[in-house]
Amino acid sequence: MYKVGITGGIGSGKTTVCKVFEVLGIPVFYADTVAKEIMVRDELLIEGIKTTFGKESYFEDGKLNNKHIASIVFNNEAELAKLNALVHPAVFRAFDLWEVQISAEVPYTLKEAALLFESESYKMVDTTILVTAPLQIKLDRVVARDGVSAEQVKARMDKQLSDEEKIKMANHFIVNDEEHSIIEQVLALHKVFLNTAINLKLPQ
Ligand SMILES: CC(C)(COP(=O)(O)OP(=O)(O)OC[C@H]1O[C@@H](n2cnc3c(N)ncnc32)[C@H](O)[C@@H]1O)[C@@H](O)C(=O)NCCC(=O)NCCS
Ligand SMILES: Nc1ncnc2c1ncn2[C@@H]1O[C@H](COP(=O)(O)OP(=O)(O)OP(=O)(O)O)[C@@H](O)[C@H]1O
Repeated sequence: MYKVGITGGIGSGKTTVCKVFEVLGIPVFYADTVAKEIMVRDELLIEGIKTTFGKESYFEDGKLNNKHIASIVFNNEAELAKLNALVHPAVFRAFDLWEVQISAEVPYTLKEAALLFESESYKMVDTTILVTAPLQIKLDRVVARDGVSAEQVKARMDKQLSDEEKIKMANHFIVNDEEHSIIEQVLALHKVFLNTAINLKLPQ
């Protein structure tokens, strides 16, 4: 199966872009969402998180205390590295399991991951898309969506590769600002991926 990775900085709109691909029938693996699911389901991982970040990492009902963990890891590089080392291998395994159950009729799949390049999971896909947007638009979107401060959003941005660095690594680009239409850009890329996937299936 032809695999496309899609990433973008916080608030760039990668999830919004993925919803358009889903409308076209393309299955999307949302790494951030799966990470959250695994973090409340995988007993070994839960123990590891409690040992590393304290029992208060979970509420009594078993829900993840996102704010507690975020307050530790987004203020300390070493602590973030510990969280990533605990969570990312489990997400990679989940992606492999997800990919094998996709029907052979599907032309290609998408893997949406905030840290596609940082976590090196781009090595698990065939090509990549980077979604970009101007800094102020990204800040405004996340502040409005999550009710957090611009400083909190900036603290997360600082923990991700810059767009300049990601532009060097990505194969395809979607600009999600106020002037460009996401739908047109998605349709153009969809055509490219369909052609590539068809060519890969043809006898050589
Ligand atoms: C720290 C946690 C609990 C904070 O939860 P919260 O609900 O506030 O944020 P959420 O998960 O929705 O992430 C929102 C955005 O934050 C950024 N972000 C999340 N995790 C990370 C990370 N490890 N490094 C840098 N940025 C990150 C991304 O842009 C992401 O899209 C959560 O983000 C988490 O468990 N992160 C570790 C898992 C992970 O690395 N996920 C991202 C890729 S799989
Ligand atoms: N083109 C757009 N026009 C208006 N609002 C948008 C646009 N693109 C995204 N948004 C809004 O901006 C917010 C952030 O978008 P989205 O959640 O898709 O970003 P993301 O890159 O997945 O963010 P994160 O890294 O935090 O998961 C959402 O509330 C979304 O509805």
